[in-house]
Amino acid sequence: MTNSLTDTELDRLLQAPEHQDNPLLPALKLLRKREQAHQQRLERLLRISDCSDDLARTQTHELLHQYDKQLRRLEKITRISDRYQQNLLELNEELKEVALHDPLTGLANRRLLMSRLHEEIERSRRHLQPLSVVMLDVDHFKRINDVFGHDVGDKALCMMAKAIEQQLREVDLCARWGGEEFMLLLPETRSEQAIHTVERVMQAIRSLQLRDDKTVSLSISAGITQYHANEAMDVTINRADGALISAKQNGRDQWQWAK
Ligand SMILES: Nc1nc2c(ncn2[C@@H]2O[C@H](COP(=O)(O)OP(=O)(O)OP(=O)(O)O)[C@@H](O)[C@H]2O)c(=O)[nH]1
Repeated sequence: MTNSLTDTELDRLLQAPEHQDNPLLPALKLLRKREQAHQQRLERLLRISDCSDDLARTQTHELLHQYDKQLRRLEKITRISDRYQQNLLELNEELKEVALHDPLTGLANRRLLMSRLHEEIERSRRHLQPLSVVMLDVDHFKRINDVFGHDVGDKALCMMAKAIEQQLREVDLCARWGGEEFMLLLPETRSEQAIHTVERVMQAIRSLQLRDDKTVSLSISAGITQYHANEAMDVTINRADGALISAKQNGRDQWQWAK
């Protein structure tokens, strides 16, 4: 009966006039009071627990939201930093390209040439392979500038640079040595092969057509030599230059070979 008794029924029984003389009534009322206090405490605890559950849920939600926001911000910063790094890499490549190439013709400049010459000399020493060096100089180039203007002179230099490169192998290097001077590095190339290459280059230059009216003929003179084991770079270059001067003195549009 106690199990199924509701609180209202219990209170009604404790208040019923027919039980007021019951000697156990005061004890029962005390017990009922304690039970009610107990119940109230329990309900309060449950309410507090519910509140802290709600609070925890709200805080978790807020934290997740903040975390998401930070993550998105981080992704954005990473994307910007990646793009920035990529730009720097590209800029670096462009700077390298500019620092090592001639802006007019796009050929290797003197700095790149000297570095390649150094490498090729080392390779030639190690593998006992011949290395040919050729100095080229356009004939009477001043006249082209004087008669047709500097722009036409520039165009001629670009056309010649392209024509020379077309006659070379992938491993060869053509650099702009100075104004209208070019230098060729021909690795693993004996003198006879170098002479053959230079003759092809000279023919290609003669075939160029600078103007439609064909009033300009282009030609080039060349000094050819080979690197001698253990000599300094300058000695090889000066020998090629000496051969070039001879070619000019002998009437131009020709090559000279220096032993
Ligand atoms: N258009 C143009 N001309 C240049 C450039 N660099 C050098 N020159 C010109 O090249 C000419 C070289 O003249 P010179 O050294 O007298 O030689 P050259 O007229 O070719 O005569 P030879 O070499 O003796 O056959 C000069 O007029 C320079 O101004 C350039 O980048 N563009």
